[in-house]
Amino acid sequence: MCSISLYANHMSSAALQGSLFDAVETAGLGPLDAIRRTTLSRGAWIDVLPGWLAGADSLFERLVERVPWHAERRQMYDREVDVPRLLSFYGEGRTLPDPVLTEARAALNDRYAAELGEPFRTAGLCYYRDGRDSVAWHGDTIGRGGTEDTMVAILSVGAARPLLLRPRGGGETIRYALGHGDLIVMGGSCQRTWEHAIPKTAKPVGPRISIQFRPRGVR
Ligand SMILES: O=C(O)CCC(=O)C(=O)O
Ligand SMILES: [Fe+2]
Repeated sequence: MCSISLYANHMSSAALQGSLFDAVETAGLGPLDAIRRTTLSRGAWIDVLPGWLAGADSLFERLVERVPWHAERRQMYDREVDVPRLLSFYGEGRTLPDPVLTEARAALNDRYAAELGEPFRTAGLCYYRDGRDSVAWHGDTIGRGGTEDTMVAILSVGAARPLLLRPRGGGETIRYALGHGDLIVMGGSCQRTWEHAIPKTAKPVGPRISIQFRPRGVR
């Protein structure tokens, strides 16, 4: 993004359009071979691939426009509170809001379906508008994730926000700053023996969207 606006000072509009065209053309998913696995305690693991999707900031812009975002409320003791992020869920069989997400899911299935024993089918999208948006400590324990090993693959676009992970019941917290096309796959027992969170921050941060691919029934 920055390099394009720098160029703009020195280029004709035709040349600029050309470079923008190139930037769009070269956007896309890289190979998954470079993904690296970190083994956590208690049978949990994470696979991380920074910059899996090139041109992720343009996907961010498209998702902001195209996705039917909605705010949710939830019961917290005796009052209803806002869920601090916007959400959209694409259930099984629903066309994803961008073809690159369909490609991403297919690539993840090529790599993981055998190990996972089933394909990733759904996509949950979260939109963190600023540092006040967050997700509290939790595991995705609805469905298979609560009782057996599963996987949740998360592609992040827009500004990086730290995803924290810690063992349930206490232990050292690990942290990955995820944005701009980064991929993390939480696997093994990660959903039931560890928890994850995107904490609030008072620092000025740009908006981030995460796309979580999950197998049937897992939430
Ligand atoms: O935004 C993220 O990276 C995490 C979202 C998450 O944990 C969830 O929706 O279950
Ligand atoms: Fe989660």
